[in-house]
Amino acid sequence: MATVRKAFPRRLVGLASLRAVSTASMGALPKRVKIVEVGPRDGLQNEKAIVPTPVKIKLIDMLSEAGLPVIEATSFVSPKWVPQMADNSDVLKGIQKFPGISYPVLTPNMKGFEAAVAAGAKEVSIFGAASELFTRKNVNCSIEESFQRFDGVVQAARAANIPVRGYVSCVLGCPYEGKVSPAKVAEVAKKLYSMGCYEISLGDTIGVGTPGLMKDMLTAVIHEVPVAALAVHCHDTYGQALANTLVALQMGVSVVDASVAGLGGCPYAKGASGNLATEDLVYMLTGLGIHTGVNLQKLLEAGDFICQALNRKTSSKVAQATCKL
Ligand SMILES: CC(C)(COP(=O)([O-])OP(=O)([O-])OC[C@H]1O[C@@H](n2cnc3c(N)ncnc32)[C@H](O)[C@@H]1OP(=O)([O-])[O-])[C@@H](O)C(=O)NCCC(=O)NCCSC(=O)C[C@@](C)(O)CC(=O)[O-]
Repeated sequence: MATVRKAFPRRLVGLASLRAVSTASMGALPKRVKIVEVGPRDGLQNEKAIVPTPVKIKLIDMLSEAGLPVIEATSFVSPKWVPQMADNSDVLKGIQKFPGISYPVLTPNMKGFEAAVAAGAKEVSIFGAASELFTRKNVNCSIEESFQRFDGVVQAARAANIPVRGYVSCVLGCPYEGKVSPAKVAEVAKKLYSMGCYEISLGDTIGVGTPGLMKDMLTAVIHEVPVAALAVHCHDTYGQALANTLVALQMGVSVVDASVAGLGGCPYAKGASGNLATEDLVYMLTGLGIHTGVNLQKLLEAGDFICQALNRKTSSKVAQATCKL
Protein backbone atom coordinates (compact mmCIF):
# COMPACT_ATOMS: atom_id res chain seq x y z
CA MET A 1 0.00 0.00 0.00
CA ALA A 2 1.24 3.49 -0.79
CA THR A 3 2.72 5.57 2.02
CA VAL A 4 0.64 8.63 2.90
CA ARG A 5 2.63 11.36 4.57
CA LYS A 6 0.79 13.58 7.01
CA ALA A 7 1.34 17.32 6.92
CA PHE A 8 4.72 17.75 8.55
CA PRO A 9 5.58 21.41 9.20
CA ARG A 10 3.45 21.76 12.36
CA ARG A 11 6.00 19.78 14.35
CA LEU A 12 8.90 21.89 13.15
CA VAL A 13 7.12 25.09 14.11
CA GLY A 14 6.71 23.70 17.62
CA LEU A 15 10.37 22.81 17.85
CA ALA A 16 11.56 26.17 16.61
CA SER A 17 9.78 27.93 19.46
CA LEU A 18 11.53 25.70 22.02
CA ARG A 19 14.99 26.46 20.72
CA ALA A 20 16.08 29.42 22.84
CA VAL A 21 15.36 27.82 26.19
CA SER A 22 16.15 24.23 25.35
CA THR A 23 19.81 24.68 24.36
CA ALA A 24 20.85 27.25 26.97
CA SER A 25 22.41 24.75 29.39
CA MET A 26 23.73 22.28 26.86
CA GLY A 27 27.22 23.67 26.38
CA ALA A 28 28.58 25.08 23.15
CA LEU A 29 26.85 23.50 20.18
CA PRO A 30 27.85 24.23 16.58
CA LYS A 31 25.72 26.78 14.72
CA ARG A 32 25.71 24.59 11.62
CA VAL A 33 26.35 20.92 10.99
CA LYS A 34 27.48 19.37 7.72
CA ILE A 35 25.61 16.12 7.19
CA VAL A 36 27.37 13.47 5.13
CA GLU A 37 24.65 11.24 3.66
CA VAL A 38 26.00 7.68 3.40
CA GLY A 39 22.77 5.79 2.60
CA PRO A 40 23.44 5.11 -1.09
CA ARG A 41 26.76 3.48 -0.20
CA ASP A 42 26.73 2.31 3.42
CA GLY A 43 23.02 1.54 3.24
CA LEU A 44 22.77 -0.22 -0.08
CA GLN A 45 26.04 -2.17 0.25
CA ASN A 46 24.36 -4.19 2.95
CA GLU A 47 21.12 -5.06 1.20
CA LYS A 48 20.70 -8.74 0.33
CA ALA A 49 19.06 -7.96 -2.99
CA ILE A 50 20.98 -6.01 -5.60
CA VAL A 51 19.25 -2.66 -5.96
CA PRO A 52 18.73 -1.70 -9.62
CA THR A 53 21.05 1.07 -10.82
CA PRO A 54 18.19 3.47 -11.82
CA VAL A 55 16.79 3.19 -8.27
CA LYS A 56 20.17 4.15 -6.80
CA ILE A 57 20.45 7.07 -9.20
CA LYS A 58 16.95 8.31 -8.38
CA LEU A 59 17.66 8.02 -4.64
CA ILE A 60 20.82 10.11 -4.95
CA ASP A 61 19.04 12.70 -7.09
CA MET A 62 16.26 12.96 -4.48
CA LEU A 63 18.85 13.37 -1.72
CA SER A 64 20.48 16.13 -3.76
CA GLU A 65 17.05 17.80 -4.10
CA ALA A 66 16.71 17.59 -0.33
CA GLY A 67 19.85 19.69 0.08
CA LEU A 68 22.32 17.22 1.56
CA PRO A 69 25.73 18.85 1.04
CA VAL A 70 27.67 15.57 0.75
CA ILE A 71 26.26 12.32 -0.61
CA GLU A 72 28.50 9.27 -0.63
CA ALA A 73 27.45 7.77 -3.93
CA THR A 74 29.05 4.33 -4.17
CA SER A 75 32.27 2.41 -3.62
CA PHE A 76 34.95 1.21 -6.00
CA VAL A 77 35.71 -2.04 -4.20
CA SER A 78 35.96 -5.57 -5.53
CA PRO A 79 32.61 -6.73 -6.99
CA LYS A 80 33.47 -10.20 -5.72
CA TRP A 81 33.55 -8.84 -2.19
CA VAL A 82 30.64 -6.40 -2.42
CA PRO A 83 28.47 -7.22 -5.45
CA GLN A 84 25.94 -4.59 -4.37
CA MET A 85 28.35 -1.86 -5.50
CA ALA A 86 29.37 -3.47 -8.81
CA ASP A 87 27.51 -0.80 -10.78
CA ASN A 88 29.68 1.95 -9.26
CA SER A 89 30.69 3.62 -12.56
CA ASP A 90 27.13 3.66 -13.90
CA VAL A 91 25.81 5.16 -10.68
CA LEU A 92 28.45 7.86 -10.52
CA LYS A 93 28.04 8.74 -14.19
CA GLY A 94 24.22 8.60 -14.03
CA ILE A 95 23.51 10.94 -11.12
CA GLN A 96 22.81 14.63 -11.53
CA LYS A 97 25.72 16.62 -10.13
CA PHE A 98 24.20 19.52 -8.25
CA PRO A 99 26.47 22.56 -7.86
CA GLY A 100 27.90 22.77 -4.34
CA ILE A 101 27.19 19.12 -3.49
CA SER A 102 30.02 16.60 -3.36
CA TYR A 103 29.60 12.94 -4.22
CA PRO A 104 32.56 11.07 -2.68
CA VAL A 105 33.17 7.37 -3.29
CA LEU A 106 35.14 4.74 -1.38
CA THR A 107 38.46 3.70 -2.91
CA PRO A 108 40.46 1.10 -0.95
CA ASN A 109 43.38 0.91 -3.38
CA MET A 110 44.80 2.25 -6.64
CA LYS A 111 42.59 0.01 -8.76
CA GLY A 112 39.53 1.53 -7.12
CA PHE A 113 40.94 5.05 -7.29
CA GLU A 114 41.69 4.81 -11.01
CA ALA A 115 38.23 3.42 -11.79
CA ALA A 116 36.61 6.14 -9.67
CA VAL A 117 38.50 8.93 -11.42
CA ALA A 118 37.65 7.43 -14.81
CA ALA A 119 33.96 7.56 -13.80
CA GLY A 120 34.28 11.22 -12.84
CA ALA A 121 34.87 11.10 -9.06
CA LYS A 122 35.84 14.47 -7.63
CA GLU A 123 36.33 13.25 -4.06
CA VAL A 124 37.32 9.88 -2.62
CA SER A 125 37.44 8.18 0.77
CA ILE A 126 39.84 5.65 2.16
CA PHE A 127 38.71 3.42 4.99
CA GLY A 128 40.88 2.14 7.80
CA ALA A 129 40.06 0.66 11.17
CA ALA A 130 41.35 0.64 14.73
CA SER A 131 41.13 -3.16 14.84
CA GLU A 132 43.52 -5.61 13.19
CA LEU A 133 40.97 -8.38 12.82
CA PHE A 134 38.31 -6.12 11.37
CA THR A 135 40.84 -4.72 8.88
CA ARG A 136 41.74 -8.24 7.82
CA LYS A 137 38.06 -9.16 7.30
CA ASN A 138 37.17 -5.90 5.59
CA VAL A 139 40.10 -5.27 3.26
CA ASN A 140 42.11 -8.49 3.50
CA CYS A 141 45.32 -7.05 4.97
CA SER A 142 46.83 -5.71 8.20
CA ILE A 143 46.38 -2.14 9.40
CA GLU A 144 49.96 -1.40 8.35
CA GLU A 145 49.45 -2.83 4.87
CA SER A 146 46.19 -0.90 4.52
CA PHE A 147 48.15 2.33 5.15
CA GLN A 148 50.61 1.41 2.39
CA ARG A 149 47.71 0.99 -0.06
CA PHE A 150 46.09 4.21 1.14
CA ASP A 151 49.35 6.10 0.76
CA GLY A 152 49.33 5.41 -2.98
CA VAL A 153 45.73 6.59 -3.22
CA VAL A 154 46.40 9.77 -1.24
CA GLN A 155 49.45 10.65 -3.33
CA ALA A 156 47.62 10.06 -6.61
CA ALA A 157 44.65 12.06 -5.32
CA ARG A 158 46.87 14.94 -4.29
CA ALA A 159 48.46 14.99 -7.75
CA ALA A 160 44.97 15.12 -9.28
CA ASN A 161 43.74 17.75 -6.78
CA ILE A 162 41.12 15.35 -5.40
CA PRO A 163 40.26 15.69 -1.71
CA VAL A 164 40.46 12.51 0.38
CA ARG A 165 38.31 11.70 3.38
CA GLY A 166 39.46 9.01 5.83
CA TYR A 167 37.36 6.60 7.86
CA VAL A 168 38.33 4.85 11.07
CA SER A 169 36.04 1.91 11.79
CA CYS A 170 35.46 0.17 15.12
CA VAL A 171 36.14 3.28 17.20
CA LEU A 172 33.86 2.18 20.05
CA GLY A 173 34.12 -1.58 19.67
CA CYS A 174 34.95 -4.33 17.21
CA PRO A 175 32.84 -7.35 16.23
CA TYR A 176 35.96 -9.56 16.35
CA GLU A 177 38.20 -8.01 19.04
CA GLY A 178 35.63 -6.51 21.42
CA LYS A 179 36.97 -3.43 23.20
CA VAL A 180 39.06 -0.97 21.20
CA SER A 181 41.24 1.50 23.10
CA PRO A 182 40.79 5.24 22.51
CA ALA A 183 44.61 5.43 22.13
CA LYS A 184 44.49 3.04 19.15
CA VAL A 185 41.68 5.06 17.53
CA ALA A 186 43.69 8.25 18.05
CA GLU A 187 46.78 6.62 16.51
CA VAL A 188 44.93 5.51 13.36
CA ALA A 189 43.07 8.83 13.04
CA LYS A 190 46.34 10.76 13.40
CA LYS A 191 48.00 8.63 10.76
CA LEU A 192 45.18 9.19 8.24
CA TYR A 193 45.18 12.91 8.99
CA SER A 194 48.97 13.18 8.62
CA MET A 195 48.76 11.31 5.33
CA GLY A 196 46.58 14.12 3.99
CA CYS A 197 42.95 13.24 4.67
CA TYR A 198 41.09 16.53 5.12
CA GLU A 199 38.45 14.93 7.35
CA ILE A 200 38.42 11.84 9.54
CA SER A 201 35.13 10.06 10.11
CA LEU A 202 35.08 8.05 13.32
CA GLY A 203 32.81 5.04 12.89
CA ASP A 204 30.99 3.13 15.60
CA THR A 205 30.69 0.34 13.08
CA ILE A 206 28.55 -2.00 15.16
CA GLY A 207 26.73 0.64 17.17
CA VAL A 208 27.81 -0.61 20.60
CA GLY A 209 29.05 2.71 21.96
CA THR A 210 27.42 4.77 24.67
CA PRO A 211 27.90 8.50 25.36
CA GLY A 212 30.64 7.96 27.97
CA LEU A 213 32.67 5.83 25.55
CA MET A 214 32.19 8.43 22.82
CA LYS A 215 33.47 11.14 25.18
CA ASP A 216 36.58 9.15 26.15
CA MET A 217 37.35 8.21 22.55
CA LEU A 218 36.90 11.76 21.25
CA THR A 219 39.00 13.19 24.09
CA ALA A 220 41.88 10.98 22.95
CA VAL A 221 41.41 11.74 19.24
CA ILE A 222 41.08 15.50 19.72
CA HIS A 223 44.61 15.47 21.22
CA GLU A 224 45.92 14.28 17.87
CA VAL A 225 43.56 15.67 15.21
CA PRO A 226 41.89 19.11 15.19
CA VAL A 227 38.24 18.76 16.11
CA ALA A 228 37.29 20.77 13.01
CA ALA A 229 38.61 17.87 10.92
CA LEU A 230 36.55 15.21 12.70
CA ALA A 231 33.22 13.62 11.84
CA VAL A 232 31.23 10.96 13.65
CA HIS A 233 29.51 7.99 12.01
CA CYS A 234 27.25 6.16 14.42
CA HIS A 235 25.37 2.96 13.72
CA ASP A 236 22.21 2.59 15.76
CA THR A 237 22.30 -1.10 16.69
CA TYR A 238 21.66 -0.41 20.39
CA GLY A 239 19.68 2.80 19.90
CA GLN A 240 22.59 4.99 21.01
CA ALA A 241 23.46 6.78 17.78
CA LEU A 242 21.63 10.05 18.43
CA ALA A 243 22.86 10.28 22.03
CA ASN A 244 26.45 9.55 20.95
CA THR A 245 26.19 12.13 18.19
CA LEU A 246 24.92 14.76 20.60
CA VAL A 247 27.95 14.19 22.84
CA ALA A 248 30.21 14.66 19.82
CA LEU A 249 28.45 17.94 18.96
CA GLN A 250 28.92 19.13 22.53
CA MET A 251 32.63 18.37 22.17
CA GLY A 252 32.91 20.53 19.05
CA VAL A 253 32.34 18.07 16.20
CA SER A 254 30.26 19.64 13.43
CA VAL A 255 30.27 16.95 10.73
CA VAL A 256 27.94 13.98 11.12
CA ASP A 257 27.42 10.97 8.85
CA ALA A 258 23.90 9.60 8.60
CA SER A 259 21.85 7.40 6.34
CA VAL A 260 18.39 8.07 4.95
CA ALA A 261 15.77 5.76 6.50
CA GLY A 262 18.53 4.43 8.78
CA LEU A 263 19.77 2.09 6.07
CA GLY A 264 23.15 0.57 6.52
CA GLY A 265 25.65 -1.79 7.95
CA CYS A 266 29.00 -3.18 7.00
CA PRO A 267 29.03 -6.64 5.37
CA TYR A 268 32.19 -7.44 7.36
CA ALA A 269 30.83 -6.39 10.75
CA LYS A 270 28.61 -9.11 12.16
CA GLY A 271 25.68 -7.67 14.06
CA ALA A 272 25.97 -4.18 12.62
CA SER A 273 22.63 -2.59 11.88
CA GLY A 274 21.78 0.66 10.16
CA ASN A 275 23.25 4.08 10.61
CA LEU A 276 21.75 6.96 12.45
CA ALA A 277 18.75 7.90 10.31
CA THR A 278 19.31 11.22 8.53
CA GLU A 279 15.69 12.23 9.15
CA ASP A 280 16.13 11.79 12.92
CA LEU A 281 19.40 13.73 12.89
CA VAL A 282 17.85 16.61 10.94
CA TYR A 283 14.87 16.69 13.30
CA MET A 284 17.13 16.86 16.37
CA LEU A 285 19.42 19.49 14.86
CA THR A 286 16.47 21.61 13.77
CA GLY A 287 15.07 21.41 17.28
CA LEU A 288 18.42 22.59 18.62
CA GLY A 289 18.44 25.54 16.22
CA ILE A 290 21.40 24.11 14.30
CA HIS A 291 21.45 24.84 10.57
CA THR A 292 21.86 21.95 8.12
CA GLY A 293 20.42 23.28 4.86
CA VAL A 294 18.40 20.07 4.53
CA ASN A 295 14.71 20.11 3.60
CA LEU A 296 13.21 17.52 5.93
CA GLN A 297 10.07 17.00 3.86
CA LYS A 298 12.08 16.18 0.75
CA LEU A 299 14.38 13.97 2.78
CA LEU A 300 11.36 12.05 4.08
CA GLU A 301 10.21 11.56 0.50
CA ALA A 302 13.62 10.14 -0.44
CA GLY A 303 13.32 7.77 2.53
CA ASP A 304 9.83 6.69 1.42
CA PHE A 305 11.11 6.10 -2.08
CA ILE A 306 13.97 3.82 -1.10
CA CYS A 307 11.93 1.93 1.50
CA GLN A 308 9.26 1.22 -1.10
CA ALA A 309 11.91 0.11 -3.59
CA LEU A 310 13.43 -2.21 -0.98
CA ASN A 311 10.02 -3.27 0.32
CA ARG A 312 11.03 -2.59 3.88
CA LYS A 313 10.00 -0.43 6.80
CA THR A 314 11.95 2.70 7.53
CA SER A 315 14.20 2.70 10.60
CA SER A 316 13.73 6.45 11.01
CA LYS A 317 11.58 7.28 14.02
CA VAL A 318 10.70 10.65 12.48
CA ALA A 319 9.54 8.97 9.28
CA GLN A 320 7.48 6.50 11.32
CA ALA A 321 5.94 9.29 13.38
CA THR A 322 4.98 11.42 10.44
CA CYS A 323 3.39 8.95 8.09
CA LYS A 324 0.65 6.41 8.17
CA LEU A 325 0.69 3.35 5.98
C1 LIG B 1 40.07 -4.11 -0.69
C2 LIG B 1 39.88 -5.36 -1.51
C3 LIG B 1 39.67 -4.97 -2.96
C4 LIG B 1 41.15 -6.20 -1.40
O1 LIG B 1 40.86 -7.51 -1.87
P1 LIG B 1 42.00 -8.54 -2.24
O2 LIG B 1 41.33 -9.79 -2.67
O3 LIG B 1 42.95 -8.63 -1.10
O4 LIG B 1 42.69 -7.74 -3.43
P2 LIG B 1 43.69 -8.15 -4.53
O5 LIG B 1 44.48 -6.91 -4.81
O6 LIG B 1 44.41 -9.43 -4.18
O7 LIG B 1 42.73 -8.44 -5.81
C5 LIG B 1 41.88 -9.57 -5.87
C6 LIG B 1 40.85 -9.36 -6.96
O8 LIG B 1 40.06 -8.19 -6.69
C7 LIG B 1 40.21 -7.24 -7.75
N1 LIG B 1 40.22 -5.90 -7.14
C8 LIG B 1 41.09 -5.42 -6.25
N2 LIG B 1 40.76 -4.17 -5.94
C9 LIG B 1 39.68 -3.86 -6.66
C10 LIG B 1 38.87 -2.68 -6.75
N3 LIG B 1 39.14 -1.59 -6.03
N4 LIG B 1 37.83 -2.70 -7.58
C11 LIG B 1 37.52 -3.80 -8.31
N5 LIG B 1 38.24 -4.94 -8.25
C12 LIG B 1 39.33 -4.95 -7.43
C13 LIG B 1 41.53 -7.59 -8.40
O9 LIG B 1 41.59 -7.11 -9.71
C14 LIG B 1 41.50 -9.10 -8.33
O10 LIG B 1 40.59 -9.58 -9.30
P3 LIG B 1 40.76 -11.04 -9.95
O11 LIG B 1 42.16 -11.06 -10.51
O12 LIG B 1 40.57 -12.02 -8.82
O13 LIG B 1 39.65 -11.10 -10.96
C15 LIG B 1 38.69 -6.19 -1.00
O14 LIG B 1 39.00 -6.65 0.26
C16 LIG B 1 37.41 -5.44 -0.98
O15 LIG B 1 36.89 -5.00 -2.00
N6 LIG B 1 36.78 -5.30 0.23
C17 LIG B 1 35.51 -4.69 0.37
C18 LIG B 1 35.58 -3.72 1.51
C19 LIG B 1 34.28 -2.97 1.66
O16 LIG B 1 33.74 -2.44 0.71
N7 LIG B 1 33.77 -2.90 2.92
C20 LIG B 1 32.62 -2.14 3.21
C21 LIG B 1 32.95 -0.68 3.25
S1 LIG B 1 33.75 -0.18 4.78
C22 LIG B 1 32.43 0.19 5.82
O17 LIG B 1 31.32 -0.08 5.49
C23 LIG B 1 32.69 0.89 7.12
C24 LIG B 1 32.40 2.39 7.05
C25 LIG B 1 33.29 3.10 6.03
O18 LIG B 1 31.06 2.62 6.63
C26 LIG B 1 32.60 3.06 8.41
C27 LIG B 1 32.02 2.30 9.60
O19 LIG B 1 30.81 2.09 9.66
O20 LIG B 1 32.81 1.95 10.46
